[in-house]
Amino acid sequence: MAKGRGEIELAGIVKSYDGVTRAVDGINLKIPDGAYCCFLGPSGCGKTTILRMIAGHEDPTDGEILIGGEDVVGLAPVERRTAMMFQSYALFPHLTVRDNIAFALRVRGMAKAERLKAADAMIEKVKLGELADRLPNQLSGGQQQRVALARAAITEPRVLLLDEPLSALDEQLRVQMRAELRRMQQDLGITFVHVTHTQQEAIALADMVVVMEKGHIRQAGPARDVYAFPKDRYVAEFLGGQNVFTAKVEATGAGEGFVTVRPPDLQPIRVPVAPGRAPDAGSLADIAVRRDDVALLKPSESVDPALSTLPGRVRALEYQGSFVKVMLDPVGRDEFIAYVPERTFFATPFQVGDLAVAAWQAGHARLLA
Ligand SMILES: Nc1ncnc2c1ncn2[C@@H]1O[C@H](COP(=O)(O)OP(=O)(O)OP(=O)(O)O)[C@@H](O)[C@H]1O
Repeated sequence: MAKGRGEIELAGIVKSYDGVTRAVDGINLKIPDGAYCCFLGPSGCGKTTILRMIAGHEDPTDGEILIGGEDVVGLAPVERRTAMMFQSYALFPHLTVRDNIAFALRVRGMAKAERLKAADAMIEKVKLGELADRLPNQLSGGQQQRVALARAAITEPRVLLLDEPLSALDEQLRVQMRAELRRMQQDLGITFVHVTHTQQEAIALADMVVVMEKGHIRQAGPARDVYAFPKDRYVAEFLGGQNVFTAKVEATGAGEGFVTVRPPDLQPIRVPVAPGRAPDAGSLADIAVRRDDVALLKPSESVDPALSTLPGRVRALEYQGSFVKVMLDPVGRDEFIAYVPERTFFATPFQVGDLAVAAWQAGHARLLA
């Protein structure tokens, strides 16, 4: 397949259902050829609508959809060379695995011998060899998913669209199938667009994560960018793993690369800021500090001046195996949590009710938009 054929470009995409409500409200995005892209967002944010418009099951109210540089609005899915894998898998219950996989080729008029040969090659690729003669109800959920994926992939689409493909599986299988989806995407070498409301799923799978809210893109980029460098409170809270609190800007520290902010009822702390980006003194700013960047000190311990600190009482503890989740007094209205590596925690443990000092490298905090 020629390079670049699976690149997707969404330009000014709008979808309104009743002429008023905009399920999708002006989306601009380029998904590179061969990328694994995850749309992530809460229920109703427009993820499925975008997927259906790329697939060709729905037309945008406005805007252009280009696949491989070609405007595909108005073209049927077959003409776009897209394939969709649904939540329910939609396998034919009376057809064997092999016949389910070969079915799409039958619809396209391929001769029987030829399509069974293609189906067997695909069965080999997705490691379903021993199950080829079984019916769907004789398969596990994970195996059914593999058949559904093989059935979508056999038409050699340039883009494969997956709507919550893992939601029907239990937790353990979900993690296993996640790795398998990634492996299959790499084997097939085509663009995958996957819709999910699960943050772990998106960051584990995707080359590109697109975080959505109410028909808009809030942030799009590599998984690590959206997780470690969220732009705003919404993205930070949706991706998780961060403390986000509001603080008042006290001094903008011109030229020093830091601003000084004061969280409610607490001492000021320093937060790095890019040149020319300092908010006005007196304004309110949202600050993010990763939970796993926060260390807990005893109130009597001396503090390295490179650290920012917030004193607080331990409200609750949760053992998580590799770390301990320590909930401290909230900062204003926002909860404040430290993820302390379990060995570190148990070397000098804290009890609920103890006073503690949360500390982090000043340079690791982030000023959000
Ligand atoms: N056929 C339709 N007619 C009217 N409104 C619709 C239609 N399909 C979707 N919507 C509305 O558009 C919005 C976006 O829906 P969409 O299914 O794209 O969201 P989603 O992010 O995929 O949510 P979920 O995770 O629950 O599937 C919702 O408010 C939904 O009610």
